[in-house]
Amino acid sequence: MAERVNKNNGKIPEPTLRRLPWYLSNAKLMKERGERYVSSTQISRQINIDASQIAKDLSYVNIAGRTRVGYEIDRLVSVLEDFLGFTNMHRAYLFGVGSLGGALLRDSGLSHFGLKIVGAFDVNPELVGTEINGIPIYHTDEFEERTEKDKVKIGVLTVPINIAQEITDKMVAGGIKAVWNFTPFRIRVPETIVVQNTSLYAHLAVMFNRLNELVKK
Ligand SMILES: NC(=O)c1ccc[n+]([C@@H]2O[C@H](COP(=O)([O-])OP(=O)(O)OC[C@H]3O[C@@H](n4cnc5c(N)ncnc54)[C@H](O)[C@@H]3O)[C@@H](O)[C@H]2O)c1
Repeated sequence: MAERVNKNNGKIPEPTLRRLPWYLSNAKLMKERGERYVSSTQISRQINIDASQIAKDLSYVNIAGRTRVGYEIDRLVSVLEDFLGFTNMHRAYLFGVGSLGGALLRDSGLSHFGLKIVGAFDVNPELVGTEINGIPIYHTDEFEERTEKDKVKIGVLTVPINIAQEITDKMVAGGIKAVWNFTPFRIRVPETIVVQNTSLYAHLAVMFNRLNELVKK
């Protein structure tokens, strides 16, 4: 029996979307090891997710596996990269070049996942006019003028919490359609704007909690 193909064109569940990059990384690793095919059972052993869940998740990307051999790795990699949007570069601006913003500008890994930060904005005179990793830093007041030329659709928000909403409003007014929000502030945006909140600390809290449970045993 071939692995399941999902005929449902509905919205892909968020947990599935979060797992797909794991399958991609795993398929790439298998490819590096010289494998040509990978089954959901093999992926399952590597990343400890149920094989039936993997097959179900992969059914959303419309790739069919072959009986016993599984998925052709080259095709799996290209289908997943395409599906996840990692093959087209999404250009982004970043606001707030502090310790976190600066680290994100230095992270060359983002471009492997389809995000290219093409410009950053700050108000600190020591930063404005400089660049990090080849990315120019402009004064926040220059945003309106720049965005008209660059037509960037994604904004990364790493400013102090007290100005998170103000900067978000500015981005949205300037044509930004998606905000990757690292501030702990629950920013408000019109319905047509995508917001992704990300917190390293939320993961830390989960880790501490699990660690405490283990230590108690
Ligand atoms: N999501 C996470 O896991 C995570 C991790 C660390 C920090 N944060 C959050 O990220 C934000 C930044 O943290 P940080 O530690 O990098 O702070 P930081 O103080 O080092 O950096 C803030 C930067 O914003 C700049 N800034 C101030 N006003 C600005 C404006 N009007 N326009 C553009 N830039 C402006 C400052 O000059 C500074 O360079 C905070 O909201 C913090 O809570 C989140």
